[in-house]
Amino acid sequence: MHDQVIDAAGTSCPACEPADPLLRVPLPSVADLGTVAEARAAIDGLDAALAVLLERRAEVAALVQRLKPVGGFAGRNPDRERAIVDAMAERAPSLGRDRLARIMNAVIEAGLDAAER
Ligand SMILES: O=C(O)C(=O)C[C@]1(C(=O)O)C=C[C@@H](O)C=C1
Repeated sequence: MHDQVIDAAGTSCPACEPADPLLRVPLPSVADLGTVAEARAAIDGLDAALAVLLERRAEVAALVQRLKPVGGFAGRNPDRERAIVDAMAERAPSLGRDRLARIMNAVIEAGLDAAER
């Protein structure tokens, strides 16, 4: 297991202060995983981080819905969604653009749905 700093190059976050909490995730090295139990433990750690990221993403996406002239499902923006998938595809080459598009469609729709409740 080793830590890897993810450099969100090309993104900027004016609302992120140096003192803000950082999500630090031990990124498992697949070569170091030899058993199902070890691999499942690694998946559990990654899923825990994913859940935190998905929760915060949904909160920020809900804010966007309140700020946009037309929010919610009615205000979906395919160009923006394509740009999101394109940027992510560069970081996840083994998943590829089409799979990522399906994943992000589900993430975005879940966020819009949660924002309406
Ligand atoms: O960026 C926006 O306009 C949003 O509403 C946020 C968001 C997202 O969850 O990333 C949600 C719906 C849009 O279709 C595009 C992106």
